[in-house]
Amino acid sequence: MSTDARDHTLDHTFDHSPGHSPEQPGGHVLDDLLSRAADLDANAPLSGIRDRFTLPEGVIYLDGNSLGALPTAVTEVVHDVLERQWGERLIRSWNEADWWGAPTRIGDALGRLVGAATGQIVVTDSTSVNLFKALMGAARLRPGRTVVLTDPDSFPTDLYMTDSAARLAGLEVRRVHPRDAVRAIHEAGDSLALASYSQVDYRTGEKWDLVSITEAAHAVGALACWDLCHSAGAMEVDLDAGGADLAVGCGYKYLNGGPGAPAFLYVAQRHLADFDQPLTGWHGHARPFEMGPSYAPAEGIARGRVGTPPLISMLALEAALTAYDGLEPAQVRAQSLSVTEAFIGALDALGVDLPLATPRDPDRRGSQVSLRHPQAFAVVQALIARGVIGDFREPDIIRLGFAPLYVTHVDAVNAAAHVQAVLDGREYERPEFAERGAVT
Ligand SMILES: Cc1ncc(COP(=O)(O)O)c(C=O)c1O
Ligand SMILES: Nc1c(O)cccc1C(=O)C[C@H](N)C(=O)O
Repeated sequence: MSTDARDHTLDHTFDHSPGHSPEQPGGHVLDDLLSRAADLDANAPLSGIRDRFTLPEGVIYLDGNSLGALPTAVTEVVHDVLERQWGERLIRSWNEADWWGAPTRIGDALGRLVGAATGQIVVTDSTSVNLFKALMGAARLRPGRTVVLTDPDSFPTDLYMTDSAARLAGLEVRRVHPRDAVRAIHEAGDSLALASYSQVDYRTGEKWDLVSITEAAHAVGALACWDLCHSAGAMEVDLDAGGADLAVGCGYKYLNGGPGAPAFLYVAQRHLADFDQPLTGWHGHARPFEMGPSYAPAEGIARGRVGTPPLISMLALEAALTAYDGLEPAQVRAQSLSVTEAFIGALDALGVDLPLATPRDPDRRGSQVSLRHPQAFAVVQALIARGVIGDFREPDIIRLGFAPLYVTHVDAVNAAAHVQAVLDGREYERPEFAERGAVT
């Protein structure tokens, strides 16, 4: 085993070094796994990219699917934004630093990661707000149609927003699991306005086929909208090639834009001229500084804008995207699959016998691995106490995200060993791990 593999091990409570004592289960197995993982890390195309991030010592961070890690470039840029652009240049920065153009400029930069040609993505608002614009915009693009389809297991905000938009637009919401979406689309036929799905399920990490659902929607004259929160930045998305009509996603997960980073909205070029979104704020106006009394939408994707954006967060996201410089989405996906495979393989090799909520088939999973356990919340707390940060999702999910830019194969194997130790030692039974905070 290279010393590198041991350098990345954590925590005095679990000794991963070779020559383990007999009570440490899987010792030699673990040594072999770590040795192979270190080789994979040394030879991976993304080797060294982790150095573009500032990560705390002694932590294996498996929550980048909730809040991404800090890219080193962000610190310097935010400093400049605060001290020079804001502090010294003050309002002149709207022009000098092109603050005004940031939402579409950053949208174009992000487009490279999700297969969108320039001019179709705007970075703005939250995912929830952008989804609302997309839903209402879709209803207006398909007047007279009465049905919207969505996943009953969607992230809650998607359900809430869909219900509200449907009430406003006079649509019936049909909640149909993505595995049955194609059939339901055909059943709805020409009453369908929109199929609205997440590409990757936030709980199970299951990946759904953007192309087949989009094609089925088009076959009945409807549109398809995709929530990319759990796929953007972790895999190829191919919005244009896949024929997506609309998409939304957030900036703070795999894209590492930081807490509260603005989200994004994609509208396919062919719909832009008719895309009539309901939040007609002045930043989306064709001539905002005429300050006229009535609304006229801007040309192109700028019409997705609403009001003044949070510039510090916006420019932090722009800097964060430079962590992808020189990387192709296919390489990012390959690393993601390799690391998640290393984790699943290590669980198997170490004899961890927990049901996987995530498909083993790499074509069917995103960049996370979810395990089921009746005391999942306490298991996650016990892992966090060991320095392995993941999260719990209702009702019984241990959710571990493998952000491909900074989670290594060695991290994955060590994390599996910590899962094994938590379960074997029944650490999740300790009373302190039962206590829940406001954010779980
Ligand atoms: C699939 C999905 N959609 C939407 C959201 C919510 O996004 P926001 O808080 O930006 O509105 C999240 C996570 O927070 C999510 O996982
Ligand atoms: N957006 C979050 C927040 O504002 C607070 C705490 C967590 C989050 C998350 O991102 C949750 C995440 N979307 C999820 O998949 O569970």
